[in-house]
This record gives sequence, structure tokens and C-alpha cells, in this order.
Amino acid sequence: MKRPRQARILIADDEPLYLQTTGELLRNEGYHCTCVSDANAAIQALQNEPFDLLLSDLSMPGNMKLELLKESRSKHAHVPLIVITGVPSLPTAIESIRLGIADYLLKPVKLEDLLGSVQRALRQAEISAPKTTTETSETSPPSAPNATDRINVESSAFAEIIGESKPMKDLTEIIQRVADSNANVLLTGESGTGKEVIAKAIHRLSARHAAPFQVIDCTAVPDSLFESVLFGHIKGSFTGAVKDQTGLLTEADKGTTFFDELGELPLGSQAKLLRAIQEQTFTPLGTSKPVTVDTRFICATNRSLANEVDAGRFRRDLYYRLAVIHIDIPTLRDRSEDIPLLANHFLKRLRPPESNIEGFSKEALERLQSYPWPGNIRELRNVVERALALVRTSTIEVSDLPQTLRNDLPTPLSAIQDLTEISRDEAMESAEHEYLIKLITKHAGNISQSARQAGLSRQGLDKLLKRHKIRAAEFRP
Ligand SMILES: Nc1ncnc2c1ncn2[C@@H]1O[C@H](COP(=O)(O)OP(=O)(O)OP(=O)(O)O)[C@@H](O)[C@H]1O
Repeated sequence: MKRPRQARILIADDEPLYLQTTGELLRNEGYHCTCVSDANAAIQALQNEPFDLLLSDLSMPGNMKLELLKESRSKHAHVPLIVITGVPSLPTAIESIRLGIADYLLKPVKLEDLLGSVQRALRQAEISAPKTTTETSETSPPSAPNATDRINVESSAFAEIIGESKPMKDLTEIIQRVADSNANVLLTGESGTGKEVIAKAIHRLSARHAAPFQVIDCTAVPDSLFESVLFGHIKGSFTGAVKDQTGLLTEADKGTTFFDELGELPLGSQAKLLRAIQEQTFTPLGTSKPVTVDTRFICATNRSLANEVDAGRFRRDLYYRLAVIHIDIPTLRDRSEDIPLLANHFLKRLRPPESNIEGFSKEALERLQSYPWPGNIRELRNVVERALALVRTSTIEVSDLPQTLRNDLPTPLSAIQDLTEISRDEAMESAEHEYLIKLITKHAGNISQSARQAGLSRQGLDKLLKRHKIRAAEFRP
């Protein structure tokens, strides 16, 4: 399989050495970089070529009044922008943030910080692409805070939510209603249904939109580090605390904190989180000075938290605190009429600029619509990306789709109305197939991680995947 296309990054900086080294570093990481030395050249490049990310210096010719930032936010709002400056100033930082930048870094930037920021911005940009190119130039930046810009803020927040089915229309209506309240929101739904996309839309539509949207992946924070990551610590407060560290909750002050995979939060961490939510105050490790924050919590899980509560694995009091508003996101198979729309959306976003690929054949679209999508929108996106790498004509055919969509594989259990109509063996086979697709989707095609979660050896899982004709590589980003 061909590798997916490289992300295209435009770097604008008037320091030649910085420009050259940043370009080289990012190229070595596999990105496609275009380097320019002033704001006008950057504006020109943005008009002439499609980019996935803009890295921009602040003080350079043509940008004294942040012209590049303003132009890029008003005409190319879907291209995330990372500001890198050697001359930090509070007013420009505030103005940049108001304009909706993805990150603000100070020179000299460590390679790992730069790469982390680039990867984050590209990941988040997946959810901020406009529906059509025409809309791109008409969409205003999401951060204009006054009431007259409300309509633009709304269209921008929803531009990333593709779907015209009844479940999606109901969902967008709910989002609009809850955005302005300060109530905590619990989003449930299968993996890849768009919980993070929805959380972000709620944030963008809320009065908090100019402040950070802080993502905390509960699976990535070990119980033992939970307090230090969330609340912060001072140097020397524990072994390994080599410098002062601000907590993620402090960084989310006035904004929204999004707890992803909340169901995975260990019980010990749940107690600490509950205290912080109840009091909106916590004490960073090694200090005795409490810090108060004002942040709204949006949490997401693909587990049934109510069941987790009943099983004693999730605190009931924390559940009630966080699930003040509960939104269940529909699966893709529950809104299969959106599949052609989504498939074409991903095709337009992911095809190389020089490509002549126009769309899908009727049969390919039918296959896409009849497939149950256990990995939901993420899986659909991966399928389109893979097809784009394989297609040799201007139309994506059934033969460009992965085997799981080409073959007549077991009907997934969720699509069978009366389970007793099939044999026990067929039911077990379907359940196993569905489980494996979900597992491998969740771990983005990583076999070792999937095997660990399933309690299998790597070889054991490999064998199972082969038997079910599932290719892990097709689930990798
Ligand atoms: N309504 C939508 N329109 C277009 N793209 C969407 C939509 N919802 C989700 N996506 C895309 O689908 C992918 C998965 O979305 P997201 O990460 O929000 O799902 P999730 O439910 O949070 O997944 P997980 O439970 O695995 O964390 C992303 O590429 C996102 O951009």
C-alpha cells in the first residue's frame, strides 16, 4: 500500500537560519515544506497552493500589524496556524489567540515541542475543514467574540460536522442549545463517531470560545501522575519533578476541558477529579496555595458509564457531576444516508492537489453505504484515504476498497434484527469480527497495543486478524 500523502506545511520566517533548519527538521520527519521569508510571500503561497498547516513568525516584513495572521484566518481559516516568535509580547499573544491560532511557541523551540505542536494542530485540523472550498474563503474565524459575528461563529463551528440526516440535524440542534449553558456535558458513542468533534463544536459555540479547549486523554495519564498533570507541581515536589509545571486544568481556565475516554479513568484519579470539580479549586503538588479555575467539563466515553457505575468501577457522585447533560452520538450505520456526503468530503480533503480523482463509482458508494462501519467515521476516513492511494483512474471503484468491504463477510451482530435466526457459530463469528474491527480501530492499527488490551499475544492476535481477513495496516492513520 502506498503511504498516505505528506502534510504540506508553509513556514514563514525572516530569519534564514531558522527557516532553513525548521524546514529541514520537518522534512526529515516526512512533511512537505515550503519556506518563505516574509508575510506577502506567505499570503501569495496560500493563494496559490493548498497547505495543511502554517507556521509563522510574528515580527517579519509585512506582518507588523499581524497581516498574515488576519489574512490567513479570514481566507484560509481551515489551515491551522502555529505562531512561533522570538519576541513574545502579551498583546500580540492575546491578539493571535483571538484570531484562533492552534498554538503559540517561543523561540528557541525544542524539536519535540515543535513536532508535538505540529502533530496536534494537524490532528485537530481534521475536524475543522470547511465543507467546500468556496465556504473556506467565506468562513470567518471562530474566535470573533461579539454577538454580530454569531452567525459566522456558528457556521464555522458546524462546518466540520458533516451530516444532513435526521439524527445529525437533531444533534446539531442539541449542540446549539447546550453550548451557552455552563453545565457539564457527557458525550457517549462508539469509537470514531465524532465525540471530540462535537465537544469542540460546543466549545466554539460557547461564550468560552476565545479561551483554550484543553484535551485530556484519560488513557494517557497514569494514576500516579494524575494530580501533577492536572493540577501542576513545583520543582522538587517529587522525584522526577525537575522543573515547575503548570497543570492542564490551569491552562484551561475560562475555557473548556475535554476528558476523552473518561471510562478509563482509574478510581483513585476519579476521587481527585471529583474534588477539583466540586470546588473548582485544587492545590498544585508541593505548594499550599490553592488555585481556582473556571473551566467547563465535557467528557467522552465509548463505555456505558451507567453500567460502569453499577459495576462499581465508576464513582456515582462523579458521574452525576459530569453527566448533567448527556448526549449520545449516533453511529454511522444509524445514519447511512450521510455516508456518500462524508465519503466525498474526505475525498476532497485528502486527495492530492494535482489529482484528477473525481469521485466514487455507484457500486463503490453502495458498498460504503451497506457496510456497518464498526469504526464509524474514523474508519470511513481511513478507507477513503487508502482508496486514494490505490486508485489508478479518476473514479474510486469497489476494487480500490479494502477487503472487508469487497468480501461478503459475516453480517455484524448489530445489524441483525433477530439474533435467533442465525446459528450460534455464525453469531460467535460475527461478534468476534466486530470486536476485532473495534479493537484495531481504537488502537489505530497498532497490533501490540490491541493485543495487550485483548489479553492476547501479538502472534495470537495476528492469527485471528488473518482468519478474519482484517489488515491492521488499513486502520493506521
Ligand atoms: N460529523 C462529522 N463530519 C465529518 N468528520 C467527522 C465527523 N465526526 C467525526 N469526524 C471525523 O471522524 C474522525 C473521528 O472523530 P473523533 O475523534 O471526534 O471521534 P471520537 O468519537 O472522539 O473517537 P474515539 O472514541 O475513538 O476517541 C476524525 O477524523 C473526525 O474529523
